[in-house]
Amino acid sequence: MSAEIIDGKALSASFREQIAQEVAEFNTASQVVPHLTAILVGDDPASAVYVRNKERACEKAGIQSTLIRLPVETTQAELIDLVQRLNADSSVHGILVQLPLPKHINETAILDIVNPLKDVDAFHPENVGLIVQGRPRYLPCTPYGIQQMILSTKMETGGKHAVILGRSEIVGKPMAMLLIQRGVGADATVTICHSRTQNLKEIVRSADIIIAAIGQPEFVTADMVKPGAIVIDVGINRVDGKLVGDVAFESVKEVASAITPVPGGVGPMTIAMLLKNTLAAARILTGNLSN
Ligand SMILES: NC(=O)C1=CN([C@@H]2O[C@H](COP(=O)(O)OP(=O)(O)OC[C@H]3O[C@@H](n4cnc5c(N)ncnc54)[C@H](OP(=O)(O)O)[C@@H]3O)[C@@H](O)[C@H]2O)C=CC1
Ligand SMILES: Nc1nc(=O)c2c([nH]1)NC[C@@H]1CN(c3ccc(C(=O)N[C@@H](CCC(=O)O)C(=O)O)cc3)C=[N+]21
Repeated sequence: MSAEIIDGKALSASFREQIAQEVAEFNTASQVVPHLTAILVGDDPASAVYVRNKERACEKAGIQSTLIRLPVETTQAELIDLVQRLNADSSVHGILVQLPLPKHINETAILDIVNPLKDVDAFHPENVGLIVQGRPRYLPCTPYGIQQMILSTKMETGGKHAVILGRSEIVGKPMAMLLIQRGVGADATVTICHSRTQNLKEIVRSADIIIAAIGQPEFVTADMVKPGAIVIDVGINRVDGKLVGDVAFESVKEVASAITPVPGGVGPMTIAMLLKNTLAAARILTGNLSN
């Protein structure tokens, strides 16, 4: 039997519709338009896809979006100066620094100076700490979107074995944190695999939920998937001009009970959660918490 295809595009659209309504209500009550500013240094291909799609999504949801494109030669000092200006600009509620940054810039040095209240990616150590302690201010967009996709399958996550491939600060690590929290869509037993993991295939084969975020095209194959598992594909790889994920979709969908496609899966959900966080930031920064 073929797996349920989790339609990230449709799920994202329904979230965005709800967010647009909340943005309109917030605007009526406060006269404030939520405003997201993204900074893109250089031309990372996955970031290019992201900025294009999120600009459109912001516009449709009534959120103002500004993209600051900087050349790859931008210095760390210039970037620090820009972030400080955005921190001080009360018309900006969300600041998103596109990753990866060019090699000559220390990512941590930049992410650490973003005002934590404007940190809609939830990368600042204060926000990461709040997540780890189970009292998040903002939830990290990609893991948050993935949790919503898993919830949409109605599969019980409590007590299930979730195996995450990849230990990045943006996906792997925060995903593990969300899945081990107490509560709905969580309470899982989590294993994180990375490039030093031994017996990776065996570990993945024991998973009820597989989350692939390694950036290796079609790495997860059908022989690594337990029949009935849920498979979430985070990978955005460009192969011969086409987007492919980290999962061999065609064969894995014959074994899994539910699977996310690429494109049309996790990517659109990341954007919906970013909009949600931008509205939350505007509420927090303007003190309009009730609308
Ligand atoms: N759809 C979306 O919304 C998003 C998609 N992405 C995509 O997800 C993918 C992962 O990105 P990101 O989370 O930033 O991770 P990174 O690219 O920063 O890191 C990759 C991780 O995968 C591990 N890894 C790489 N190769 C292997 C392997 N063969 N076996 C086991 N582990 C391996 C690495 O291990 P080690 O630490 O040991 O090096 C590392 O932890 C990319 O394709 C990216 O474009 C990312 C963010 C959002
Ligand atoms: N600070 C930061 N935060 C991020 O969340 C972040 C980042 N940097 N750097 C790059 C990665 C990658 N990422 C994507 C999000 C959505 C799509 C997306 O919309 N994908 C569509 C693509 C459709 C298409 O246009 O072909 C889809 O999968 O259907 C892709 C990639 C976020 N990232």
